[in-house]
Amino acid sequence: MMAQFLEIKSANPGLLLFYRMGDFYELFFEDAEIASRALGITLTKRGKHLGQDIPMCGVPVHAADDYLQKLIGLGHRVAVCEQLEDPAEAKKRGSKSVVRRDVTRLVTPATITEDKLLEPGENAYLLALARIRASDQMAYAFIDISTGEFRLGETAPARLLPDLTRIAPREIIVPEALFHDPELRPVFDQFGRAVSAHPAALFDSATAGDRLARYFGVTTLDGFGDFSRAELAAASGALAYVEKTQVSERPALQRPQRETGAQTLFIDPATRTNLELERTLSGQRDGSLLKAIDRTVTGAGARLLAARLRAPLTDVAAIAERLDSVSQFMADDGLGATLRAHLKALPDMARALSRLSLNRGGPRDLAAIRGGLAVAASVHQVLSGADLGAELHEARAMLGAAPAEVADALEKALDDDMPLLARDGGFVRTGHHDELDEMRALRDQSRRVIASLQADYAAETGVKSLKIKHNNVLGYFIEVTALNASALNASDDAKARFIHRQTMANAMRFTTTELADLESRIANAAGRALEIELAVFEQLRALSVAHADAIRDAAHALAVIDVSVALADLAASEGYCRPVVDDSRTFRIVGGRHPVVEQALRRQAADPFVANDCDLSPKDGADHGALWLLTGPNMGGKSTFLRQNALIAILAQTGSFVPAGQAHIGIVDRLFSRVGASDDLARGRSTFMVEMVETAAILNQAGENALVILDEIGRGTATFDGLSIAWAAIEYLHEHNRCRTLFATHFHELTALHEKLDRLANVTMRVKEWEGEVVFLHEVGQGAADRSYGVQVARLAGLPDAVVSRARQVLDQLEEQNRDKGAAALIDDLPLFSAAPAAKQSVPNAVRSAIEAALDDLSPDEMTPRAALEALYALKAVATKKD
Ligand SMILES: Nc1ncnc2c1ncn2[C@@H]1O[C@H](COP(=O)(O)OP(=O)(O)OP(=O)(O)O)[C@@H](O)[C@H]1O
Repeated sequence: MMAQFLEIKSANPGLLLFYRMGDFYELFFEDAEIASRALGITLTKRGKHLGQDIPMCGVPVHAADDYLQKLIGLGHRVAVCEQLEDPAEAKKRGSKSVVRRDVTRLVTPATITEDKLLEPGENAYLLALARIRASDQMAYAFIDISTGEFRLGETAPARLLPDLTRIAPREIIVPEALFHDPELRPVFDQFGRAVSAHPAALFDSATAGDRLARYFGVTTLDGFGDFSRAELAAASGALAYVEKTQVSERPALQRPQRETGAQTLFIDPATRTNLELERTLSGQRDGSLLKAIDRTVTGAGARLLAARLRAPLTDVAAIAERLDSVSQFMADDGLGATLRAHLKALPDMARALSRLSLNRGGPRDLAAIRGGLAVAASVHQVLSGADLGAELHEARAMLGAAPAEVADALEKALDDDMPLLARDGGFVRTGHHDELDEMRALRDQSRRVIASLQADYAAETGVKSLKIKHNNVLGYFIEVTALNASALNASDDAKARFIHRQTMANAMRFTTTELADLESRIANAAGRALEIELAVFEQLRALSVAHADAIRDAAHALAVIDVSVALADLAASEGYCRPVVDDSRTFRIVGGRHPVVEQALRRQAADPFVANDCDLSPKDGADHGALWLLTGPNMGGKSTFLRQNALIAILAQTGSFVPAGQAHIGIVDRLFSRVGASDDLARGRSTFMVEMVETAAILNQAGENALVILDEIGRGTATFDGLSIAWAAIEYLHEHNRCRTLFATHFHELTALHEKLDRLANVTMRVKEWEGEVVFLHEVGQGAADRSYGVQVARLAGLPDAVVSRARQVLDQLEEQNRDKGAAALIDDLPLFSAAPAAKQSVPNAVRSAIEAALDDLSPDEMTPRAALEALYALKAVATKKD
């Protein structure tokens, strides 16, 4: 047996092997050690290998799903190895022969389909990467096998991390060469165990087209769109992995759809994390933007909303279509409520369909499709006749195209209560299949006949306690106590009628020809009934899978409706407005709020959130947006204000209403933020280093249509270094990037910059001072703060009184010393950033004076061209000599 184990194990490297032994899956060697630690189960020993004890642990088959879930959650991949024959059959080959076993499925984080192992509102993407060296192309393809979604697109080393964080795959598979490429290593390191290397053959672009065509049963990919070689290679890698993990089954996948970077708002990874879009910095869903806005009532709706939030759009028309859908339900909330009532009953059709297509589904999955199609029909009915915008119109059309044939067949065939497994039978409705009804009647009737037979035999033999019983060894038999046995075996007549089967300590068992006949009729009827049910199951399964595309479209349409109704509900209850989104560079928010903080304050029954305006639009006649320099006290609400404006832009481009009185947003193509402090010690970066890396990314990448929010740049280092960096960054943003920018700072010296930079405006968080206390108004107003009230805030935080009063003394002295040396002077002394000479062009003073002296001696008007050339050579010689 160990030989078999080792052979299967070596064919599945990198996977934990669940080796079936009777009612247990057992793990051996290192697998056992890893699993026992991860699952908290006992590690024992079983036999020896090469003279050493073999470590072993096991999990019962009936509880395997829970254990698998835990292992997958920790990022492990598992190969499930089943017994492929009955142990009795193996015995026939000889007493020592081993039961045939093989791996029937690989369970990996992104290739699971069991409801228990999946989060209803989250996608479980598998992503494959490929690179074509010759043309320097790189592409990704990702699949959610639990829903059939399949997308691909091009990427590049610099864009890889943003793309991967956007898609957030559970598993990433890459060719060996890419895996070991030092340039990409830091990106892969961020995803840890989720990334695995695979042989290059999986990603072979030469055979990729064939693999795709074969999978989708087409002869040419022409109808799929125009894919690059790298995209094909990535798609082939993803498909090959799916085929490998599912062993013999094929999930019903959608045809691959292409994504292009230009369609979506680029959000860099740091911004994505800092803005806490899907999770907070500490990894919780509570407190994230998604959690605050998610009012969907279906799993598919929740997944769609998350996917949209992950990739807001940049296309004005597409955004308007989504907003129209929300407006529609805002205008008619009765319609939304009716639809919601239907949607609440919606099962997860896409996932049920995927399990059915993988032959892993049961009657409940068929029932889910039946239920889903019924909801589709009633939602279609509710929407019929309504005057709908483009997106909802299309959704209604998809619902109209839901396969009535499948709905009908399932409705007619399936009973109300469903067993978990098809082999348990009992899910086909009475009246659906004549022979099945007949067999069931026979089976049930025969059971009744047995009951009357028992009464007959009791009367005939005079043994009142005579019973007809059943067990798996004897089937049906008559049982009497040992004392009563003589009534059945004393006479020859009786012996001929009651055939002796078994003698027990206190009882004797008999059968009769009548009973044996009935027995075989019952067994046959039950067996035949199950056979028919399984055939019905298979036919319904095949019918559903054959209509996979239409069913999936209907499921998608319902998700779109769920999201639109949910966003309308959110907008109505939270007082959100419809943003105007266009191709300008406007950014004007009136009465904007932070969607998450606002709800949190309400929950805590604290003071209500103070709404604030923000206007970064180009000023009259200007082409480019403004830069707001925000100062104000600690705890004044600067970070909240910065984030809320970024979140409003994201929500607007997602197609949601926004927390504001009015909002007009010119499409933002890239969103950057540098907020909050965190270090990245795992990558050897201090807090300040992280801050600088992120700032560098912004200054290097932000274009004219970007939105940038920067919070306290330069605070992580010495004051003057920090101030200088912040100063230079603002000038660069204003003169070079020229994008809409919000910049919060405690360096009040920076406010002097507005004298030089015409698109820079100073704004401040207002406070009131009252009897030495500071009161935060959370209001953004024009002007600049003159102090940070840091000491007051420290006092509020509970610093000891002695420390607070000493800090006050020190502060007074420092302020006294600094009074006359304000940075305002710098404004006149320093030329503007763009005009300042670049450092590498500067010439040392000594050289400058030598050259200046030489220049003074020249009078160009009197020089011949030749003399001028000689003078030039001479000047050059001076410069190089002093270098
Ligand atoms: N507009 C607002 N209305 C009501 N409360 C607010 C508002 N903005 C912020 N707050 C409250 O003030 C707290 C502090 O806000 P925030 O962290 O934005 O201040 P900050 O100015 O960035 O502080 P620091 O400079 O210390 O980082 C928030 O946790 C929130 O509870």
